[in-house]
Amino acid sequence: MDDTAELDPAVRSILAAARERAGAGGRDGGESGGERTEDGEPVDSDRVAVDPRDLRDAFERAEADGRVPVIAEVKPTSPTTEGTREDDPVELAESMVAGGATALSVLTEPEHFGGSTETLERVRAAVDVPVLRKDFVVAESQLDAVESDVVLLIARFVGDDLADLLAAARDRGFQVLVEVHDREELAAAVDAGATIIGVNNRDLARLEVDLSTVESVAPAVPDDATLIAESGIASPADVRRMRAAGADALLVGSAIMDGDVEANTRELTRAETDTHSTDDAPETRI
Ligand SMILES: O=C(O)c1ccccc1NCC(=O)[C@H](O)[C@H](O)COP(=O)(O)O
Repeated sequence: MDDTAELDPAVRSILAAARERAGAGGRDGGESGGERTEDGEPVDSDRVAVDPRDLRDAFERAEADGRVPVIAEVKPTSPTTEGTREDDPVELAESMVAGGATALSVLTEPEHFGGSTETLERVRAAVDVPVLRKDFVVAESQLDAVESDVVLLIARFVGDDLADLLAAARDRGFQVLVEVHDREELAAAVDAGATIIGVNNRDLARLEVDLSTVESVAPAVPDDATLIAESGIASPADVRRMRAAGADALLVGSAIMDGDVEANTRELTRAETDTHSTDDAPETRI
């Protein structure tokens, strides 16, 4: 898509970097990308083939266990976060799982989020829950950068390529989370065949967060799709609000990364069972 002029400068920069990585073979850090055909496509040996951990099954197990299905995000930094969390990502990931996280999201975007494909590999090897690769995939070649259980496609950024990228990702065995921000993008996602749909409360044009985004888009999500509410969820009250709007699961980064990761995760995953849980945002607790 070429609507980058409307975007926040940080997001423009993220997209430019993603396109550059895709042009360099889709490998993290702009490596050569391995052996390629004359047309520049990766040879078959470079194509990943994933045997994924099932995301929906994991959500069902969490529900049966009395936990709100939460995808906890290993997010060392971001354009809207101050500073960088330097802890070992594997330790953070293990703390999230200990706190009840149903799945993990791992940033692999290196320049703006402090992520890497190596981090994802290490985290996925250390846990037994499904792991989402969180990156800005705009070209098929990027899908071969690393194995994960789920990959993200952002409807706004892939535009007319959505159906092809969705098929290319599924061909490799990935489950695909298609992210939308409004009903128009949702219609495009459904037309393209998306079955796991994330509604991002963060407007990627201006980086503002508004939880009413999920409330306004969720009623149009097909009943048989899995709906994930993303971004800006900071307290048990926010969790309950997103669940009341119809979210099957939640994707939470900043509020979990800020402070005691295990305790923060536990508070959100127990938001529907812990009647005594505070409704304060985790960062306001002592
Ligand atoms: O989080 C950012 O600052 C950001 C900036 C530019 C583009 C995307 C960004 N975030 C992507 C995400 O979707 C979030 O990391 C994810 O939904 C978790 O959000 P949160 O719980 O608000 O950290």
